[in-house]
Amino acid sequence: MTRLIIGAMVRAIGAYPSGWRYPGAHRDPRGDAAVLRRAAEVAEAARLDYLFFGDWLATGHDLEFRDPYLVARIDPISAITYLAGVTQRIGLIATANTTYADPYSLARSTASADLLSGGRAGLNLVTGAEPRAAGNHGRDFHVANETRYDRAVEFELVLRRLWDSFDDDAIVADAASGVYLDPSRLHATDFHGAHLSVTGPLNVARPVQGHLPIVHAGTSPRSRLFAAQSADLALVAVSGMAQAAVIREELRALAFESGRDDRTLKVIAPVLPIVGETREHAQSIADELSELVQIAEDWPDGPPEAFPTNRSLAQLSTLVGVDLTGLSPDRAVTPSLIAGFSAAGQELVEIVGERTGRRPLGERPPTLRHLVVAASVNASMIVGTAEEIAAEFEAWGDAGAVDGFNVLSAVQPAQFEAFALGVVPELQRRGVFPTEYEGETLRDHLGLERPESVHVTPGDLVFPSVSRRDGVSR
Ligand SMILES: Cc1cc2nc3c(=O)[nH]c(=O)nc-3n(C[C@H](O)[C@H](O)[C@H](O)COP(=O)(O)O)c2cc1C
Repeated sequence: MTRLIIGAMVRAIGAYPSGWRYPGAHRDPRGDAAVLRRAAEVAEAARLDYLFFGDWLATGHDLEFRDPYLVARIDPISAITYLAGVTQRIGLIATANTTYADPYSLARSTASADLLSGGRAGLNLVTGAEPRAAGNHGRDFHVANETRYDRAVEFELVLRRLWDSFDDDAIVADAASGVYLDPSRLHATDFHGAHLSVTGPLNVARPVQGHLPIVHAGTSPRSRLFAAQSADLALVAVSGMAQAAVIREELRALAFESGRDDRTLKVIAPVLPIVGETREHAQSIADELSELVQIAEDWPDGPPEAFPTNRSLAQLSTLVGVDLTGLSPDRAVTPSLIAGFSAAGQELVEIVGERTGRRPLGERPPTLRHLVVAASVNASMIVGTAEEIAAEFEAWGDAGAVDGFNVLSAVQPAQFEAFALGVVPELQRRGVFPTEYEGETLRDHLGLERPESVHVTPGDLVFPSVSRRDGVSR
């Protein structure tokens, strides 16, 4: 039996494109503080391992038609620092972009978050896929994948050196002798690479966890290598259990080849459950959410040129191999219409059937809109009761496909709470998820050791010896 790692990927206005439109949903980011706090309290009461906050370094009107949660949201380090003060046990993971972040500032804010939370902070390092981030950070263009990862590799090394600036016992704080700091235990960073140059040391004490657990989320071959060599958790995008198993195997093999214990790399899949009291109830929620998604045909004059969208009948036509442009999105998908569909098109009709209960031969056939939406929502969705969703999680774990899940919630707070209060107890009943927090830190929750300082050899003193007023030479 596998002990799963379960975290929640928090998107305050919901992770489904139309989640914010669902009745009762949170939709105004000016109220995010209360929503995040409530989510943290509910998640902690359910004993989730961590809350996870993604990031995106630009905004624009187009994002409304792609991923509305990206339009306006709280900076992730601010979010975890805020939540550190209103929670006691749950881990708190923030995303940062190594292409644009400044390593000294990031080491400082994350070490601070770890100290403020008593060792519950984690850091998701991404290299970013949004070209507009360049203009927001004084760069001429978004550099290529290889260069981004070359910098990410340096970034991770620098972060660890900065976090290790102070040995654990560097601050002596001996009131009797007046000695505050043992300078032999404060280390220069002195990193000078092709992309980064940092003198150090960091002006924050060593994090409670030594190094914050590092997550990496990405898809490219370089991303896989980076995760295998540098991350504790690899967050992967998968279409289902079989693909997850292949990717986990590949990542663990790469980790082993890199000379590390491959069991220390945990592979986590994002998943979007739709939880209902019955299967039909869950399908009706998924159905309503599908109907609320805006697609290109909903614009009176078509989508603005500048807004590339994969939510259109044109895109669907390419996928299914039949020209559907010009038809109404609300046109029923009948057996005669799908007769000429490609295998991928037929599969899409099946997926819509599983998610929404709508079948071409049923009383309520799906519409073209349902197909457009299913083709464009790339999260792995599981629609069903708490028992069904927990059984699916357990099956993924038992098959060795994942070490755990990052759970997305379509609607805040309703679906988030349906998961925490319904699915989590069911996972606990099945024995695949603990009922109590045992350790104190996020590393404890993830089963990760606390690392030694990278400064294994003494002698790289930062400051020259000074004679103290009390005559003690150090
Ligand atoms: C599950 C998952 C979550 C991700 N979350 C973020 C995020 O919050 N912010 C971000 O800038 N990029 C995020 N990414 C994007 C990756 O960092 C990456 O930049 C993108 O996938 C481009 O591919 P590559 O970096 O693998 O080459 C995520 C990727 C995956 C697979």
